[in-house]
Amino acid sequence: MTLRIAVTGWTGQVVCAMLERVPVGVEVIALRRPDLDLAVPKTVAPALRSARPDVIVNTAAYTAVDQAESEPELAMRVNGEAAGEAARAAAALGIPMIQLSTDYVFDGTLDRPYREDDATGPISAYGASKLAGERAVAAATGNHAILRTAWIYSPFGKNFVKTMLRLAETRDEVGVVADQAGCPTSALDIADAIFTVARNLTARADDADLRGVFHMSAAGEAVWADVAEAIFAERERHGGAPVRVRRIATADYPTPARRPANSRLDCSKLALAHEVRLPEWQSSLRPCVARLLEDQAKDQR
Ligand SMILES: NC(=O)C1=CN([C@@H]2O[C@H](COP(=O)(O)OP(=O)(O)OC[C@H]3O[C@@H](n4cnc5c(N)ncnc54)[C@H](OP(=O)(O)O)[C@@H]3O)[C@@H](O)[C@H]2O)C=CC1
Ligand SMILES: Cc1cn([C@H]2C[C@H](O)[C@@H](COP(=O)(O)OP(=O)(O)O[C@H]3O[C@@H](C)C(=O)[C@@H](O)[C@H]3O)O2)c(=O)[nH]c1=O
Repeated sequence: MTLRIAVTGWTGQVVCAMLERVPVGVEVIALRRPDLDLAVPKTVAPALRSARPDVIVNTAAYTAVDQAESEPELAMRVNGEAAGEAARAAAALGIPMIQLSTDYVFDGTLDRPYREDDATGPISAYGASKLAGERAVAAATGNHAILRTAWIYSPFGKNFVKTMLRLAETRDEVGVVADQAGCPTSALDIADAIFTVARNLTARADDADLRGVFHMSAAGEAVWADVAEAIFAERERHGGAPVRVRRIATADYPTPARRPANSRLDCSKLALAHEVRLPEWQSSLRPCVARLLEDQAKDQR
């Protein structure tokens, strides 16, 4: 029987990756504005119901981290309140809900990778709104998996990899922070993992170990400057001119929102419960850079 997954979002990285990776036996129904507008939470339940889903995946979010500092109410409505609406719709339909969340729910002061039960303490409006979303989902239904991931990149939407490739077009040196640690995670790997989690949740409806909060980032760790270096190295391998990374401190790259110094996530709970382990970050980053460069070359032809 086909598993119908209703996903919020349309041009987002994770939703595009899910649409590209749909496995056999799964149908993905992507919902977008104006039918489903997270800024208008009363649109959420009717749009989700009309998709007649077996699972709901809430990937859509207000993700402009810096802009959220000047629009905290909108971020809270989209990421907090509307996530709760989606979870209430899942509860009413008697189906599982998968909620995407973020490393930015932590303050980043811990000196080891964060585990699921470590204290949260967001230091940005975006992080606070995503934490509100987690809480709203958990309050609405026990039948949920909240997947906290980090530093998403992909061939789609906006992300750090695309930004670095764009800067490389006009610069031979880029200053990148070297004191924020985490792990760049491919949206395509996330999509594959979501399908596994969705199948597990529907197949084992009474298994409490599959439910709750899970950390889900790529294996390994890096600082943003390492990621930039890996991107430029791959670009050079494809014939691009060398670009040097100047390793700078966060204080030298002022932004409206504060970001955690430590975004590393311990993903062992997900491996144990769902048998999901994401690949090493370098092995997924390389093909993504190559694909973006090919796309760039096609556009220039
Ligand atoms: N990007 C990252 O680095 C990280 C993201 N996350 C979380 O993972 C999830 C997926 O992120 P990602 O794919 O990168 O997100 P993107 O920023 O790529 O996409 C956001 C999506 O949200 C949709 N959206 C925004 N506002 C609304 C709204 N009011 N109503 C309906 N849809 C809306 C957009 O819709 P449209 O297509 O119509 O524009 C888009 O599809 C999010 O929940 C995010 O918080 C977690 C960790 C890291
Ligand atoms: C463009 C640029 C960024 N940076 C720094 C700023 C910041 O600390 C870091 C990453 O910048 P970005 O603005 O791409 O990343 P940011 O928007 O903070 O990314 C976050 O998005 C949300 C949605 C999440 O949930 C997080 O997991 C995380 O991925 O790199 C530089 O040091 N030099 C540069 O040239």
